[in-house]
Amino acid sequence: MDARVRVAVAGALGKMGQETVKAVFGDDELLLVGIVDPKGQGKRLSEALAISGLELPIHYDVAEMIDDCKPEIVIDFTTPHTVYSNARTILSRGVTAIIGTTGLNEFELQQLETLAGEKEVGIAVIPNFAIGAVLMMKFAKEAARYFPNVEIIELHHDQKLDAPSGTAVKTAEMINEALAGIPPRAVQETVKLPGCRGGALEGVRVHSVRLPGLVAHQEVIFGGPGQALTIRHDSYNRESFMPGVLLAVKKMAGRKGMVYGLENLL
Ligand SMILES: NC(=O)C1=CN([C@@H]2O[C@H](COP(=O)(O)OP(=O)(O)OC[C@H]3O[C@@H](n4cnc5c(N)ncnc54)[C@H](OP(=O)(O)O)[C@@H]3O)[C@@H](O)[C@H]2O)C=CC1
Ligand SMILES: O=C(O)C1=N[C@H](C(=O)O)C[C@H](O)C1
Repeated sequence: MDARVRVAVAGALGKMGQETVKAVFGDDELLLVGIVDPKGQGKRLSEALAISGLELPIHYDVAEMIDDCKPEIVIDFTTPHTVYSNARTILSRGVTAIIGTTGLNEFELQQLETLAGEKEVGIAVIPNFAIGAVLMMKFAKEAARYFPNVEIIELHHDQKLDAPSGTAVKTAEMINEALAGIPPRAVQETVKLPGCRGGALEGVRVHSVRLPGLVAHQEVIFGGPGQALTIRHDSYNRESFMPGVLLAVKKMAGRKGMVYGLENLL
């Protein structure tokens, strides 16, 4: 009997999907069994990605792929518009979901947690798989205990569909957990350009930059009297996410319930 974990990738022809297909294919403990991406419909993976030895057909949708390929785990790197419905489909069929796609709101997360409970399967929602980014968030939470004044600048490539990034949202949530409320600044601000002070996630301001040439970057800047502390993480390419993706797949195999954030699997 083959002991490898049967893994499928949704969004396989996208930027993250392609990297994930290569990483799963190259891992001895995992068996790549299913591929979904609407734009590859009718093709085989070896034609679309020029990886020899990968003769899998590309499926049009997740439901059809699960029925045909019987994965134990589906990794989703699709779009903020499709991720919720994909995640529901995966869980409803009793399959574990690893969700890398960002843009799920709080209500959707709760609904997915409930569904995973009903179906007795696992779901991991991971805003950032880069180990350095996870450490950045943990260090920021620690620093917030001493520096309650903080703002986040997240910088991404110009193809990114959602703002703020999932990483910025998670960072702000972790900072807010450490703080009992951020003290308001004792100044009456005049904002002459709407939006120039960014958006506030419970008092933590987030500024989103989108430019060609960037991949995924974030600075968390803490200010105190006479000093500043900046915690910065840079992903220079999408290989940076792959050790975290493989770790999440292996840790979630056979596990039930929801995990939100890679720090909870390390
Ligand atoms: N958690 C993490 O560490 C990381 C998360 N991300 C997130 O991952 C997501 C994907 O990013 P990225 O790879 O850059 O995006 P891409 O746009 O490059 O890839 C998304 C792919 O999904 C395809 N797709 C669209 N709808 C479906 C569907 N219903 N089923 C299957 N595939 C579908 C798209 O096809 P088409 O182009 O035809 O729409 C496209 O090929 C984003 O939300 C991003 O924020 C990114 C990096 C790291
Ligand atoms: O879209 C991206 O590229 C990324 N998305 C994730 C996010 O929204 O935080 C993770 C990483 O920043 C790259």
